[in-house]
Amino acid sequence: MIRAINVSKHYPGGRNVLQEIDLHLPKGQMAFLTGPSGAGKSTLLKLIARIETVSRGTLLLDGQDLAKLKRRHIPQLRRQLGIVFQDHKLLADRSVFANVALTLQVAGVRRAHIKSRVRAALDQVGLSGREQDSPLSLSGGEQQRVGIARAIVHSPKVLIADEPTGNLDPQLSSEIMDLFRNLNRHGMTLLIATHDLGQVERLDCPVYALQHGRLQNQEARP
Ligand SMILES: Nc1ncnc2c1ncn2[C@@H]1O[C@H](COP(=O)(O)OP(=O)(O)OP(=O)(O)O)[C@@H](O)[C@H]1O
Repeated sequence: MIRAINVSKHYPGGRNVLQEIDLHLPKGQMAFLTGPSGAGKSTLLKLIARIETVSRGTLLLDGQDLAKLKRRHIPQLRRQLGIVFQDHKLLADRSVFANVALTLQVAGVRRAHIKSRVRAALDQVGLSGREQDSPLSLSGGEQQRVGIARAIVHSPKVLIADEPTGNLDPQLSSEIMDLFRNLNRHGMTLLIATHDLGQVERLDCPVYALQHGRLQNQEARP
């Protein structure tokens, strides 16, 4: 589902942030991306989301070469992809419902379908009945759940998450990771960048470890 072949990335005027990355995340798998701060985790996720483009090598998402993707086809790509950020990026002046609905509105989904799909997504993350609340009235863990509902409401094939538990205590982190595990059991492919080695140990998924822009284990463990 995600395939990187000899992928390198340098930002304009900068050094190589990612070097000769080979990675294969098959459909239906959940894997972690670990590594110290600055190792290149966010950059790799940004390449997969086509927020950034590869400098060398080939990056395929569901067989599609992301470097060859025309700008006008990027929205189509993003419909296959859910993205979860550490800092939620929720709109504070809109309700929980409106935040989650936004993904579908942008994708041009008809109004009649939006309500049921937003409700289903909020139900999946355990936030039924909170539709009209303001994100500001939610705890950090609940806000992250809204971020996840927003990322899955359009039923993406692949979910990428950048430090999704970065600000959460161990109990909430476990709840969020269990939520990801559950999505994975229902067929979603997930790549999760995290510093949280306790969760990595607990969940026993394959791990891609980055160090100074290089993968330490081109074959992920286990
Ligand atoms: N837009 C950019 N322009 C230039 N350099 C950048 C840019 N974005 C990231 N970098 C550099 O690339 C390197 C990798 O950054 P990246 O954010 O991918 O690391 P990370 O592993 O996600 O770190 P963290 O765990 O702290 O989020 C860092 O040295 C960073 O300064």
